[in-house]
Amino acid sequence: MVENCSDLEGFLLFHSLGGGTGSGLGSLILENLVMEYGEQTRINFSIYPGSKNAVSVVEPYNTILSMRSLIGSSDAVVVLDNEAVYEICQNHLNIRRPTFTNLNRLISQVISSMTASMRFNGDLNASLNEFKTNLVPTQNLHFMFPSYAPIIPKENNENSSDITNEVFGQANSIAKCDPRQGRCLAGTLMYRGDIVQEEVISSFADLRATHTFRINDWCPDEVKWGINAQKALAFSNDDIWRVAKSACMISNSTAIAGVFARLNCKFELLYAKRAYIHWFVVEGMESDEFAEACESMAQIEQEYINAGVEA
Ligand SMILES: Nc1nc2c(ncn2[C@@H]2O[C@H](COP(=O)(O)OP(=O)(O)OP(=O)(O)O)[C@@H](O)[C@H]2O)c(=O)[nH]1
Repeated sequence: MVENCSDLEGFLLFHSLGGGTGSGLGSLILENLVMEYGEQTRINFSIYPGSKNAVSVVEPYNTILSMRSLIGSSDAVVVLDNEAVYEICQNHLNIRRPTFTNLNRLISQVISSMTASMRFNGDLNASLNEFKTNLVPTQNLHFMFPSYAPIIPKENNENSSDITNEVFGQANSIAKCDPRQGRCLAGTLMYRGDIVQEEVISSFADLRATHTFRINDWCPDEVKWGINAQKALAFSNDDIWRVAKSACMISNSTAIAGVFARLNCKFELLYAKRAYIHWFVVEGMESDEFAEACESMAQIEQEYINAGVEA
């Protein structure tokens, strides 16, 4: 397939981190892509494990081990956090016990919004390269924090919504952390559908005036926004109401350190007892690899914390 491309731009990789295949094979594929096609952009859509739908006790190990290759080999990782998506399904969409199908429907809206500008004519992030260049200020800080609005349950279609305000709030975050606690290093806000440009400009000005989000101090205009006329689709059996306008924010926010702290904590609880390590060693892993993965994870968490400190 790659050989048949006339102008290959890059690769989008979809995987979860909690299981063996998504984390192990996913990392292997990513590392092989670096060797074979190092020049091309690699963007990962990675599902981070949540506590409510964990399928294995070793999910914290699988996640931290694969983070090492995501840090070293991916150009940008979109963090899709099952912990956050599960809560959104419960709290916004009134689904008492969300299934993977419910989670995936919401996640697919985020991915679809993100790739809309590559699939339909629009004015922002028309290529993977632009996406990477705009959002990644320094090499390691390439973990993207998505949020989406509106998230209106199907049975409540009268609900009106200020999508610009919502997309900056914690309740609509697809990663379990509070964007207002962090600093936005770079961001892309992608609107879809029937959007009035003047409304966006005035909502944005309000947000800035009320300091709803904090931007970095070296490039304060770093949130780019664009409109794509193609509105988001929803299927007849979808959980979200089909809307005329929506917004998806992909930000490189230092708040993501909160997700890493949660994962680190789970890893360390198991690793302190060296619990379940023998299952990995039997498969050929060295026990040193755990310590190294733990170290690079702590390092990336700290890098994000440092980036959030005011100059
Ligand atoms: N959002 C979402 N998460 C999923 C889905 N399926 C699995 N997960 C999560 O992904 C992680 C790994 O799930 P697995 O299905 O075991 O992953 P795998 O990569 O196939 O790994 P092995 O089964 O160990 O080979 C867990 O944290 C699950 O909760 C899905 O359809 N949607």
